Amino acid sequence: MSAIECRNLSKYYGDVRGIEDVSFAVQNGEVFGFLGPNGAGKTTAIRTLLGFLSPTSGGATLLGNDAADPVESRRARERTGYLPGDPGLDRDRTAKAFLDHQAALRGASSREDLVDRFGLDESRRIAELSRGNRQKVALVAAFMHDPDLLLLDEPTSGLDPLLQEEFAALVRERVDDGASVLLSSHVLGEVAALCDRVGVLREGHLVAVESVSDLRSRGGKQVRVRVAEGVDRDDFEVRGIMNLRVGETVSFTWTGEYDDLIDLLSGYTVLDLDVVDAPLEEAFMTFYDGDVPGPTGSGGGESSGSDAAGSGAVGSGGEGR
Ligand SMILES: Nc1ncnc2c1ncn2[C@@H]1O[C@H](COP(=O)(O)OP(=O)(O)OP(=O)(O)O)[C@@H](O)[C@H]1O
Repeated sequence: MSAIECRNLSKYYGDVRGIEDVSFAVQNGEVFGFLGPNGAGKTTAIRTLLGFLSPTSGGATLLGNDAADPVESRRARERTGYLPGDPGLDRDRTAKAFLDHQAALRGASSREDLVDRFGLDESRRIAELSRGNRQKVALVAAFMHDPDLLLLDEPTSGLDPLLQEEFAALVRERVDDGASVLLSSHVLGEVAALCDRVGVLREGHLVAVESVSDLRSRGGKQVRVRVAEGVDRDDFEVRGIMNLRVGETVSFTWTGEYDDLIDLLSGYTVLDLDVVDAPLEEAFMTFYDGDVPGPTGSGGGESSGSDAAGSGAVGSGGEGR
């Protein structure tokens, strides 16, 4: 049994499409990332899976429970940690009062450890907390009952880099202990660092599901080479080479086999050679070029995420909401 199974799930808000015909599964012990720009449908998908929104069509199970059945959905939620994208915490309560309430509902075996780990001052009123500190409260609430499944909507939004690292370590520990995770992000680096597979959402459609390692290998290698002789550009205008720049050094993205690259360079005296993984953004951007692909694609949509290559974020939203 998968931790999450989602079959042809659609959710419309009246005439407005939230998600359409989304199918995927999250395996037990897997970290699956939803990646997409603002408005792609990440939050809609997560809230529909949790039973907070009723699907327009299709269905889903969480830990074997039908998401559209109120009793089964509640049963699934007891074993699930949910971090909302925009935690609607009661601003007049202290963090302690909020966490006490959550603890009474679902338990809190790891609360003390998490409060220490994230350096949370529970005595403060939520209204007085900074955005990052509010996010810490929501994180403690999502993880403190040691859930089997975690649904995390933009979990590191508002956290500083050190706490982002702490969060990543926590996710890995929980997965080692057998938990499964679905997280959403529009920050590619976060998804690449944490997830086994990534589902790319665009305009409500799941346009691709790929393992992060496949995505990396599809991105090719970035090659920089310095040779003794003058370079004939034509030598490098060959299949497998993209983004060719010829100057004092020759640099390009190589998507072919290593042996062919070695053949290509064998006509020169190589003085210096540097081969590294191409940035993941390059492979990723192929999902955002052109129309929405696939049988359910609406086509003709605007191309989102045009700044992703530069910022590591998808779409114009940057790192926050
Ligand atoms: N309550 C709502 N009523 C009407 N339309 C909605 C509602 N919530 C979301 N939508 C629409 O559904 C689509 C998907 O939105 P959703 O919030 O799921 O995207 P998202 O990927 O989570 O975006 P973000 O990264 O900005 O949080 C958008 O077009 C949005 O305007």
